[in-house]
Amino acid sequence: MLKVGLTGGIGSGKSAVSAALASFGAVVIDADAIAREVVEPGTPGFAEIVAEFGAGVLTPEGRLDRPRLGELVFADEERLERLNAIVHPKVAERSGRLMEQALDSDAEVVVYDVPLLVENGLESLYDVVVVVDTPDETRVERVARDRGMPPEQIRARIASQADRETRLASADLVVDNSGSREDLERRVEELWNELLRRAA
Ligand SMILES: CC(C)(COP(=O)(O)OP(=O)(O)OC[C@H]1O[C@@H](n2cnc3c(N)ncnc32)[C@H](O)[C@@H]1O)[C@@H](O)C(=O)NCCC(=O)NCCS
Ligand SMILES: Nc1ncnc2c1ncn2[C@@H]1O[C@H](COP(=O)(O)OP(=O)(O)OP(=O)(O)O)[C@@H](O)[C@H]1O
Repeated sequence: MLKVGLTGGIGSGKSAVSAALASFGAVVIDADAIAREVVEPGTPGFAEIVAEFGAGVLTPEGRLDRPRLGELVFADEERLERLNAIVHPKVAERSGRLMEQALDSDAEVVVYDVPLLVENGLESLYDVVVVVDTPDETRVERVARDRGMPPEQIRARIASQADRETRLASADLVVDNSGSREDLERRVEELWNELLRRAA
């Protein structure tokens, strides 16, 4: 079993890469999805966030207002650190358990899709670190177009993450996603073949 850490900044194309790897047979663990689960209403994570940031970060339905919380934390490093201190240990715990389960399965490749692998110094947990590399402005355009997030907020998230050189310095393999979706499909196929070689 090959343990792969898949990372890249906001909008780099990690989800697109991990979906393609899953279609080839990889088991994929998604850190962003886990980070949402551990703050669902009724969880300790939800209670800790409301205690820390107040009821102003809730929607009228009583869920986390994620765009609002995002605006607050990506404008203020100290707030972001307080949010990370609540959410990251819970994500680490749950993803660790899912990783253990995957190791018990007969999958050849397990992929942990996580935006903050380099920022959180998680490189040594994986046999291979794959970085999805896409120019900053391309990421701003794609996320603004597909998720309707205001460009200045995308730039604020980019600014809070590792820069391109720092992330690439941790890469064992790089997937260039500056081109079309078809280009990406071909590159992920090559990546999968390389991962199978390394798994063998
Ligand atoms: C601030 C929150 C509420 C905004 O929610 P929203 O639905 O708008 O974004 P979502 O969670 O889908 O994240 C989208 C992207 O933003 C970037 N991002 C998210 N959290 C962080 C962070 N703490 N630091 C830097 N970038 C981040 C990542 O590239 C991520 O893929 C949310 O991102 C959050 O709770 N973040 C803290 C937990 C975390 O670090 N999650 C990332 C994986 S562990
Ligand atoms: N080669 C491409 N050409 C055009 N659009 C693309 C390409 N690759 C990905 N996209 C689109 O760009 C957006 C960002 O890609 P994706 O969601 O896979 O990134 P991500 O790294 O998972 O982002 P995040 O860190 O925000 O979760 C998506 O809307 C996706 O459909």
